[in-house]
Amino acid sequence: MVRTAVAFSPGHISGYFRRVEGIGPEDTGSVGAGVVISEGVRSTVEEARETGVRVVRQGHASAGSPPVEYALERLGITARVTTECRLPIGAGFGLSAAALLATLTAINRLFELGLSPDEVAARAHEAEVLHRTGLGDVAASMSGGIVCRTGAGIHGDITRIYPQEPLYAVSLGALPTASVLSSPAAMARIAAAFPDRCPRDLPDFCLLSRGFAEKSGLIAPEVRQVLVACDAERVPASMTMLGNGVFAAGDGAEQVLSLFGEVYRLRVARRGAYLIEVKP
Ligand SMILES: Nc1ncnc2c1ncn2[C@@H]1O[C@H](COP(=O)(O)OP(=O)(O)OP(=O)(O)O)[C@@H](O)[C@H]1O
Ligand SMILES: CC(C)(CO)[C@@H](O)C(=O)[O-]
Repeated sequence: MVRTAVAFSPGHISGYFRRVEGIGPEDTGSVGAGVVISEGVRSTVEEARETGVRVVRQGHASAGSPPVEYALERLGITARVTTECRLPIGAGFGLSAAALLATLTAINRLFELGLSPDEVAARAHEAEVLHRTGLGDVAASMSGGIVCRTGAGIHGDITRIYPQEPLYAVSLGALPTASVLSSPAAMARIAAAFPDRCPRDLPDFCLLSRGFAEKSGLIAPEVRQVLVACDAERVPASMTMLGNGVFAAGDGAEQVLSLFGEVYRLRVARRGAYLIEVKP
């Protein structure tokens, strides 16, 4: 009987960010604000002679995940990994970080590595930074809330607030994170657009994020169309970083976003990654 472990990690919608260059990956990352969301990635791991990662989204499977494979190799572990998610990958929902946190949480238990949650997060963060799949998502998804990160890395200063109201999002297509993080011009615009304070609540988060998105030059025409419709209905909204998508809050948000595609109704997560079960 093959032993398996299953874990879950929430995703993260980043509203605004600025890269922070450290000496190594542990103190490299970003400052900024985002929402840790109720949806994320469920990862099932089992012992295997060779590592293989199967990525399943709404019943469609693909093979391979460089950041996850890297993280296992760094641990000297081989395993069969299956990750499952509903939200679209590469669309600004922080699913690479969630996949890493969920997988490493399950691996830690299955192989009885004895890593602390911080050590699990440090491994996930390292893989994200080195693969340019994220900067601050792992730190954010270590717990829940609307997060404001004022320091880089998983030990950077972070504040969290936990509003009850839902957040809505629609995706208009992927925007590979690495393509933006690898562009000096884009990163210079992003740094110049960075707001200098933390959000007070969910509407304020949308407002600060929108100002950042407008100044960053990242808004694609199809995203602009959705934001204009939200403005017409006085719905606070901004662009999911980094993805061609829009998040919005408040009355009318779900209705206006439904004009542009499938609307994801999301809650602010109350916790970070956690183990679901170990069998047998
Ligand atoms: N659910 C998943 N399971 C396994 N690997 C994943 C998953 N989601 C993303 N990845 C890995 O991370 C890589 C980069 O993903 P990317 O960062 O573009 O998506 P994202 O994290 O959803 O978006 P963002 O970082 O902008 O929020 C993917 O090419 C894949 O290798
Ligand atoms: C770079 C980023 C927007 C990618 O999701 C996120 O990791 C962040 O906010 O640092």
